[in-house]
Amino acid sequence: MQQEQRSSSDRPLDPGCLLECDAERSADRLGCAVVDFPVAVVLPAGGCGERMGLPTPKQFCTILNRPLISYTIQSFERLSWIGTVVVVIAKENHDLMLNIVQKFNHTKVKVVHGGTTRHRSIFNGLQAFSNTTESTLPMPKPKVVIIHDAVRPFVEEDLLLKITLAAKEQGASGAIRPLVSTVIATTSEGYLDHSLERAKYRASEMPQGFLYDIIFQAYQRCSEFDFDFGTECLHLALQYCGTSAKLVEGPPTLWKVTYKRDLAAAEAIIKETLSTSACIIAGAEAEAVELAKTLQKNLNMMETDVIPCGKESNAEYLSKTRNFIHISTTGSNFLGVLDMVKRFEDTDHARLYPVVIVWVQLNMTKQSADSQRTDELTVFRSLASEVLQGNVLLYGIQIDHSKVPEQWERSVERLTQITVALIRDRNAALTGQLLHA
Ligand SMILES: Nc1ccn([C@@H]2O[C@H](COP(=O)(O)OP(=O)(O)OP(=O)(O)O)[C@@H](O)[C@H]2O)c(=O)n1
Ligand SMILES: O=C(CO)[C@H](O)[C@H](O)COP(=O)(O)O
Repeated sequence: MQQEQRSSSDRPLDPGCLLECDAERSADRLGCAVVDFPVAVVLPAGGCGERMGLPTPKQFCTILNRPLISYTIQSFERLSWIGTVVVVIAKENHDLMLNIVQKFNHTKVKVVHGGTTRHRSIFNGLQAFSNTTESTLPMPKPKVVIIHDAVRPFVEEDLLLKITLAAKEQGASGAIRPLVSTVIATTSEGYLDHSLERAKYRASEMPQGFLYDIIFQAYQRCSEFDFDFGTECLHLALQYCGTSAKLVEGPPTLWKVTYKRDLAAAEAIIKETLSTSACIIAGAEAEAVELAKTLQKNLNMMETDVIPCGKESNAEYLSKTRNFIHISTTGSNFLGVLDMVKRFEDTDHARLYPVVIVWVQLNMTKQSADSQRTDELTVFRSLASEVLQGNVLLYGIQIDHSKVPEQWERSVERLTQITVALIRDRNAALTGQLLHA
């Protein structure tokens, strides 16, 4: 997927939904201050993903061990000013969806069954706010409802705020993007009829926001043809309620996962976002501290902190990053790493995103005997496979200390490259390997 060139200062938080950082928490506080009315979300997820061509509907395809739909849900759920998130799914996926809600601890989700088309699914979702069944009470009707395709996982809070506030003021609002291709009309024989002036048109994307009463009424009034062939909620609000939507330009990451290549693009975006920072933990030995500082200098494309061993369990560092580089000179002593893994289990830190730990073993003496290295590898592998169950990716890199400056520099350069590759790729198949820099 193409990324726009931007300077770091105006770079959007895309995909901002991924990591809850300090900036996001303050944006959320801002959201709470300005959104003083009830807001709910409907996520249509009842399609079968025909264009994806996979047996599993695309919303349930996994990226880094987590279904796509869970990323989308989390984009909304993390915002305190957003209430219920209604997820509309096909009846046969009910249990699958409940398992996802439970496994990823989605606390605001209400599951509703969909219809044969997207519009029918959305209307079912909206009706959940007014329907009473024998077993459930109706949910309180929101002032504004945001409608968002479940297969658009990256939604930033600032856009959601703009859409929500514009919907409250105007009755309807929607995200748009510039067209990447010109739209043309064809004749029935397959020839060019005419083309549209591209600069005048925009691609309609999601999220879209509505005063609940307006979109509900629009669906009540629309035709069977609209239900079966319509693709635009904003159009229904205009045609059936006379409400003209305020349009808001969104970032490129709003695109809809539609084809197989889009899954790869979504995975690349998530991995890129997870790789922007790291915490380097150095043992007490001077050589370990020196190596940590050199590594920090080399990893200039990431935001890094160097901290002494023992501090890595601090909530401050845990919440900042999903990447830890643990440097020790003490042979097969995994104590620091074990302590960190324990902390991840206690804090649920790795539930949503895999955490990477690169254990760097700095060899100060000549190579140990073959039998000792085999023992080390066995222990390391079994620890790595154990922690993998908890979504922690544990890799090892050995580096021999050298007093020859050029040799040492080359080794540290290799260490840097391997570390970056492991963090960026987050490849589960390479966990438990003791690589050599
Ligand atoms: N009967 C339907 C059809 C679609 N959707 C949802 O609407 C969103 C956007 O639709 P689209 O990308 O077209 O999804 P699919 O219909 O699944 O894909 P395809 O058209 O390739 O079959 C998706 O989250 C999809 O699950 C829905 O809730 N109910
Ligand atoms: O982007 C849209 C905004 O209204 C589409 O209408 C919506 O995503 C529908 O998807 P599809 O055409 O795949 O059913």
